[in-house]
Amino acid sequence: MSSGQVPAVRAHQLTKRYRRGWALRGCSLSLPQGRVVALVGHNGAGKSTLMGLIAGLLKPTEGEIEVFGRRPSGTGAPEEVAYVAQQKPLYPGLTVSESLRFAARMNTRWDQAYAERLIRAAEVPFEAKVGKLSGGQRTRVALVLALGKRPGLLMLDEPLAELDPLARQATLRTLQEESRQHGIGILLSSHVLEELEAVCDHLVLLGGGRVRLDGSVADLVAGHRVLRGAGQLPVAPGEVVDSGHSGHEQVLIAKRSAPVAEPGWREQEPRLNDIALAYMRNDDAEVAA
Ligand SMILES: Nc1ncnc2c1ncn2[C@@H]1O[C@H](COP(=O)(O)OP(=O)(O)OP(=O)(O)O)[C@@H](O)[C@H]1O
Repeated sequence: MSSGQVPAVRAHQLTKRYRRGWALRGCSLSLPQGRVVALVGHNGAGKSTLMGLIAGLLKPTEGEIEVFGRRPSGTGAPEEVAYVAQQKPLYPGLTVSESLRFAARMNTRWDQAYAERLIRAAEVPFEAKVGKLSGGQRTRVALVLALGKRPGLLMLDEPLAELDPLARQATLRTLQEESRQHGIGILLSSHVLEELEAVCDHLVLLGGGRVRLDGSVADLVAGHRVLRGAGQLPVAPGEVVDSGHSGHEQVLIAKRSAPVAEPGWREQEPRLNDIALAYMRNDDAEVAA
């Protein structure tokens, strides 16, 4: 983020309580503009709730949230935010063409030529009724309707779930190019972090309604180590995020950037997925900034 630029999203002690209990408790985070952000966490961790709060569809119970420096109104998404919820908001009785025309009437920032280009690239027929499309095709139409708004922040809740492997790759490539070329921020929730690793440059991990990790991928990778070996621990116990075994070796994920000196231990740069899984397995581990 360039200095002086407000974050796309800034949350301070954000809390959301539903009747049955807490969904988010005291979440503070800052998402820079123009980044591709992976939002991960186990089922019920609060990902959809966070997106709903950012979109202004939910009101916080306590705490503050700002989107591009302003509080969401609580009555709908700010114009620069596009949100594709898990249940894709489409009208089944409209054709794809009609859906695009409807979106054009509803959005002052709408880019019809761009939306048509994306529909053609997705090979979805313009005259087909949305209700008759396959789940994957509906996902692609929902994505086009969101991208066509030319948003500053695009939020996608589990966008890849119904896509085949080629469509997943094509979609992620489109999102990455869109972010690079037009500087839009993208917040993607997913349970398949391996797929996001290649495209995301920031990670937010929720666990137990709290922010467990919030940082750039480069910083998170540089700040953790995978350590394999046996005998005396090569790091302080407080640095160990996760510990397991592979054969006779111990395998640690440690919060540490300096190399270890202990003989008998090998170290390796972690994959983003290794870090995320380590924190998800240890929900009470110290939160890394
Ligand atoms: N409308 C609602 N009313 C009551 N409780 C809700 C509501 N929406 C979510 N919750 C609860 O809030 C918690 C967080 O749910 P949320 O859907 O935000 O999690 P999530 O991380 O998106 O989960 P998933 O990965 O399964 O989609 C869960 O315990 C859920 O049961």
